[in-house]
Formats: sequence, C-alpha cells, structure tokens
Amino acid sequence: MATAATAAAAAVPAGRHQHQHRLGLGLRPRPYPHRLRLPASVAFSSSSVPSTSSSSSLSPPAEGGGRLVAELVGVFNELTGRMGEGLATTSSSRLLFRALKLALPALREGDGGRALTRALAVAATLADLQMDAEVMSAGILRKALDAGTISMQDVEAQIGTGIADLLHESLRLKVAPSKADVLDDESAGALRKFFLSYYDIRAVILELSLKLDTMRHLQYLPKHLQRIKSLEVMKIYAPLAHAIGAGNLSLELEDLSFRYLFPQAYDHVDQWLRNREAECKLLIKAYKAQLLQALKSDDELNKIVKDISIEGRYKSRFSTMKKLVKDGRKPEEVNDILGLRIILDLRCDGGSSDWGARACHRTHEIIRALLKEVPGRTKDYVTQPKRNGYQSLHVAIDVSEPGKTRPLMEIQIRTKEMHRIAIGGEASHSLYKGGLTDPGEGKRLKAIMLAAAELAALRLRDLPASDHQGGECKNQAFCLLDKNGDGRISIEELTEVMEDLGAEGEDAMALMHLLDANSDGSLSFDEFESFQRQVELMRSLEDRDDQYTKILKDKLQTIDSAGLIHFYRKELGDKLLVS
Ligand SMILES: Nc1nc2c(ncn2[C@@H]2O[C@H](COP(=O)(O)OP(=O)(O)OP(=O)(O)O)[C@@H](O)[C@H]2O)c(=O)[nH]1
Ligand SMILES: Nc1ncnc2c1ncn2[C@@H]1O[C@H](COP(=O)(O)OP(=O)(O)OP(=O)(O)O)[C@@H](O)[C@H]1O
Ligand SMILES: [Ca+2]
Ligand SMILES: [Ca+2]
Repeated sequence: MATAATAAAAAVPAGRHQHQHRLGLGLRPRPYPHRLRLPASVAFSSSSVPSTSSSSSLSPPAEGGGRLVAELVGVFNELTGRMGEGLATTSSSRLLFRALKLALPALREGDGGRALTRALAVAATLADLQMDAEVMSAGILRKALDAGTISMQDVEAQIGTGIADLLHESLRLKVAPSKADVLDDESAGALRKFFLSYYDIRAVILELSLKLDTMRHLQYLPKHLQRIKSLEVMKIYAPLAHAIGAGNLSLELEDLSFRYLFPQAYDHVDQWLRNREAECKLLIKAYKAQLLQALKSDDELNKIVKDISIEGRYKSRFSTMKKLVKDGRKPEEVNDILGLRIILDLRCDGGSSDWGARACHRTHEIIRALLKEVPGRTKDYVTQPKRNGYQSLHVAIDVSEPGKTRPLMEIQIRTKEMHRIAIGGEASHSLYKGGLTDPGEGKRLKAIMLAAAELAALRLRDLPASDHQGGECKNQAFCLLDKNGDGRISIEELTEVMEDLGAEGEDAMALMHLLDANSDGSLSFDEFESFQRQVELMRSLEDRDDQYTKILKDKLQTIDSAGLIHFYRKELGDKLLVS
C-alpha cells in the first residue's frame, strides 16, 4: 500500500495545489472560481474566421463593438454553463443576459480594470453554491453599484424589482457589522443571529460571496482596513458560512483572514502545510483508491453494504492552526492533516440497528489488516455515540516510511445515515463549526432557505416566456440576441445590443460584415456559432497563457529558493569549467 502511494507521491511537482469544493446543501464540487476567464483580447483576425465571404479580406472590426459582443457572449456562456443542473432555464438566462448587458459597460473601466473580472468571479462563486440567476445577477450588479457606475433606479427600471429587493437587503447587511463591536463575543453572536433571521437568506449568501471577493483582494487596501475586515470575517462571516453549510467558502474565508490577522503564525503554518501539500494530496488519492478496492472486494462487508464512497481532504491552514494553539501540539502531532471519510451505504437501512455498527467494525478490521493504526488514538463513537447523536469510528493511521516521516492520516468510518446526521442533523457540522448552539436553529435555517429558493423559482417562472415560439432554444445566446425570434440576427438586433453595451452603432455594421459569411445582411445560426467558437478559442488561449505564467512563476520560485548561484553551478558549471 505505502509503496504504491509513495510512487504516486514522487510524481508530483512541488508547490502546485488544487482546491476542492466540498459543500453542504448538496452543492456540487467545483474548482475555486478565483479568476473567471475574460475574452478581453478577442481579436477578429479575418484569417481565423471560418468564412468564405468577401468579408475575410476586410480589416478586423473596431476593437470596441465586436469585442464587447464577444465579451457578452463569452461571459454569458461561461456563467450559464456553470449554473447548477436545471437552474439555467430560459427565463433565468434572459435575466442574467439583461443584468450582464447593464453591468458590463459599467464595470469595464472600474477598479483598474479588475472590476469586471471580480464581478464575474462573484457570480461564479454563487453559481457553484447552486444559487439561482437572480442571486448571480444581483452579485454582478452589486459590484457595479459599489463602483458607483449604475444606480438602484437603473436596476429597478431595467432588471426588475425582485433583484432590486435582493440588492436592498444585501446593502443593509453590508453596513450591519459597523454597528456592532465584533471583538465582543456576545455582540458578534447576536450579529450572526441577526443575519440568520433574514427572510431571504440568499442576501446573506450574496454577502458572503462578496466578502470572499473582498478578502481575495485585500492587498489593495490600507493595513488598518485589512485588519478590520479580517476580524469581521473571522467573527461573523466565516462562522456564518459554516452555519449555512457552505463549507469550502468558510474555509477560504478563515484562511484569508488568518493570513492578515496573524501574518507570522500564518506563514509558519502555511509553509509547513505547503511543503507537504502536493505529496499528501497524492497520498490521499492513492489511499482512497486502494482502500475502496479492498473494501469493495470484501465478501463479508458486501453482505451488509451495497455501496461505498470515500471522501478525502487536506486540512486547511486555519483549522490546523486552531489545533496547534488548542493544546500546544506540534503540527506533526495533529492527527487529521490528511483525512479520509468512508461512507457505507447499507443494504438494509432502518433494519436491525446493529447492521451499521457491524459494517463500520468490519471496515475497521479491513483497514487494520492493511494499514498501520496508531494505538490509543481510535475513537468509537459508533458504539458510544456523542451526546448530540454524532456517530462515527475514527482511526489514526501512520503513513510514514523508513526515513520519511509524514503527518498522520485520520480515517472516519460511518454509514450513510450517520453521515446524514453529521452533515445536516442535530450533530451537524454547521452547528459543530458554525457556533450555533440550538439544534432547532439549523433546521429553521434550512427551511427558510428552501422557502426562499422556491419563491425565486416561482418568480423566475413568472417572467414572460421567450419570444421564441415553438419549442426548445438550441443556443441561448443566439436566441437572446435574435429578439424577434425569426431565426436570424438582424443588423437592427445587433445594433441594439451594441448600444446597450455602450458601443457605437457603426461597430455593429463592421461586426456584421465580418461574421455574415454569405453576405445576406444578417447572421444565421451557423454564422453565429462559428463566431462563438472563435470566442471560445480565444478564451482557452488566455487560459493557457495563465497556466504558462503560473508554471513559469513556480519555476522561478524554485530557482529562488535553491539560490541563483546554486542553480547556475548545477546547470552551467560544466560548460563554464570547459571555457
Ligand atoms: N459533524 C460533527 N463532526 C464531529 C463531531 N465531533 C467530532 N466530529 C468530527 O470528528 C473529528 C474528530 O473528532 P474527535 O475524534 O472527537 O477528536 P478531537 O477530540 O477533535 O481530537 P483531536 O483531533 O485530537 O483534536 C472532528 O475533527 C470532526 O471532523 C460532531 O459532533 N459533529
Ligand atoms: N477525516 C476526514 N475525511 C474527510 N473529510 C473530513 C475529515 N475530517 C473533516 N473533514 C471535512 O473537512 C472539512 C474541513 O474540516 P476541518 O478539518 O477544518 O474540521 P473538522 O475536522 O471537522 O473539525 P476539527 O477542527 O475539530 O478537526 C469539513 O467539511 C469536514 O467535514
Ligand atoms: Ca478533524
Ligand atoms: Ca431576428
């Protein structure tokens, strides 16, 4: 076991990390939407437009107009693609499209060119939290409101009162912390309760996503503001994110505020974890795969269990730091730096109550036979549940090898039902971590949230249906641009969207020329799709550029840490000697 894991670990380049989304509320795992791609530099080189028309000999259309439409289409496709299953309905897409049309021109210039990227990252965070189009649109518009480039009246007139209400709520939440003493535990607790009593909890989730955006860009603020904002996040927003079950959001919020509040301690923990991160993540993956195989091929376990899943995680900076200060442990004594969680789906749930215990204990036996269990560290909350009803069997595993000491790995073993209670029930993780003390509060919160989501679904259903009669729309962006639904984008329709985006009407003519392959004066579905393919291509090139920049940066860091002279000697020493 350890050998396979080690081989896998050896193959990792150091210093590359990947974050994983593991959220409550049944949220889908996604990579962090830290930076959303923007087709900022879409250049319409005539040679790359698949075209047979005479327009291929024209010079590219003005940077302005064509670029704006490309940006709108690219961003729209990216965000709708990111939305949860069933959430990107026609009315949702129309709403998002309208919000983008209003916000894009307003955001383009702001915040040293970063405003748009930041607004889109907020929307992406919300999409990953399975929020609907209203909340995503509100996220984008809030950034434009904050930048002072649009007004609430614009939102009410052009988008609707549903979103304006949501924005009003989020603005009220924004000022709340300034009215309380967040250093005082009691006022901080009261403030968290105030947030959670909101009838539209989506405003809270919107506020949390905006906070994450602020925290990711804190380096641009003066030092004293960095501290105040970090403190608010630590005392109010991170626990709130735990309380609503947005696990990964809370972990990132905690880690960022930890970094600004205690820079030295952060550096210490960060370096320790970073040095081991790549190898440990590979180990987690390797142990997970091999354990799954061993468990699935055990006949005795198979008699009681119909399915098995395993989740893995590497501990966050802040969570590790808390363990270190709790009882003065060293990092190597923290027993859950690496974590695996085995979830057993019983063949007969609700049957004989000792099936669950049997499945967990059999799993424990299999693990013992395979791995090195650390004596005296096992906790059997299956046989003896905690007072809040939490059940799980925890073992600590030594994954070190001769000459290679590694942090410990915790394996939690539980049935699906035990997991349900640990995630959403009375022993819920949100209560355990979110500072809520009353179990009923968790339930109430969930009910409020579901009700808010249902209301939003109703409102979105009430939006007038698309102009497109008769059935499915194959390409949402095309259908939204083809306003009269005649299956073609006319010059009038293109001019209208350009003007909405703040470009000149003539730019529409130039873009039409370029994309209208058969020169019939309008854009067919196929012509639009080839435009879209070009937009996608440019976006993926920009992504690649980002990747290359990152690799280069990593490489330069390696050189730095090894010392430039050392690098020179190693790489060039021989040649220098010869000459
Ligand atoms: N959801 C939930 N998880 C819990 C609860 N109690 C423990 N856990 C999980 O189980 C892990 C280990 O808990 P314990 O075995 O009690 O360990 P501990 O007392 O925290 O000990 P150390 O890990 O040594 O600090 C925790 O880190 C949580 O992941 C609970 O009441 N609810
Ligand atoms: N052994 C594990 N395997 C997989 N996931 C885990 C494991 N332990 C915790 N998690 C999950 O990882 C996320 C972060 O948890 P974190 O390690 O910060 O705290 P914790 O282990 O739950 O609590 P504590 O701070 O008491 O250790 C949570 O979603 C938690 O459910
Ligand atoms: Ca833990
Ligand atoms: Ca049309």
